[in-house]
Amino acid sequence: MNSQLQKKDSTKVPEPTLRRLPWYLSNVKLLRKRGERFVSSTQISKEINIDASQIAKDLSYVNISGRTRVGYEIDTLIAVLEDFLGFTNIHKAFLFGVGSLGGALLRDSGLNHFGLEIVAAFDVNPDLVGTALNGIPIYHSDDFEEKMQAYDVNIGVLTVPIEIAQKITDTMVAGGIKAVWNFTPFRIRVPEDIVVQNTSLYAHLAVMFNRLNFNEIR
Ligand SMILES: NC(=O)c1ccc[n+]([C@@H]2O[C@H](COP(=O)([O-])OP(=O)(O)OC[C@H]3O[C@@H](n4cnc5c(N)ncnc54)[C@H](O)[C@@H]3O)[C@@H](O)[C@H]2O)c1
Repeated sequence: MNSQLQKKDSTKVPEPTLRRLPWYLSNVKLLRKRGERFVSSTQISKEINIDASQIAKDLSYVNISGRTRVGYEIDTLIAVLEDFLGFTNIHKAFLFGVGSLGGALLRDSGLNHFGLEIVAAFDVNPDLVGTALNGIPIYHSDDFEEKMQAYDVNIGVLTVPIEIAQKITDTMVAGGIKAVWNFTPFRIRVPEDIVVQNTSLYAHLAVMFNRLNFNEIR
């Protein structure tokens, strides 16, 4: 299969599958820590409470085959999943807005394990500019274009106040950023070829509260 076709194939993976695969990966890693060498979809299913048939279907998008009754070889499954999800390549990113959320992301070493390395951050607060957090330098936002030349970065993490979300996005895109991980509640607009991933902790919270209320009145 030529690379063009492979690329086309991998874009067909449904988003819910892509969201579940990292879950499988974390849980399979846990099983490996417990000394297991093989894992079946039924076993994963017990661990994370997702239908075994759904897991098998999700894993069918990944280039791995299981053995009847024994299941998947854990080391291979981990390696293949990490590669498929792009976690083995480190993707370099800039972060804009080193406030309470941006600061927490800079401190989170977990991002590295999932293939994201924030190499520098930008803010306008004079108390922050020129300092470093968790070894990550913080520059003034005005220096962004210059730093784009110095670092090989194509991802921008957006954790600025909502009022300037669009303005900072426009700056990032003009400077050559190709994907924006948007934590602001603002629905940013970007050209067609730019990837946007909106992430909100609060959206999950709303679901949790709703389910909690539902359980309490049952
Ligand atoms: N997605 C989520 O789950 C989630 C959770 C918390 C906060 N948020 C959102 O994240 C954003 C940041 O929230 P916070 O609580 O960290 O706010 P914050 O006020 O603590 O931090 C904002 C930071 O942005 C900086 N900033 C201001 N103008 C800037 C510019 N031009 N360039 C670069 N940096 C600039 C400020 O100096 C400050 O350090 C908000 O939009 C908030 O709504 C989202």
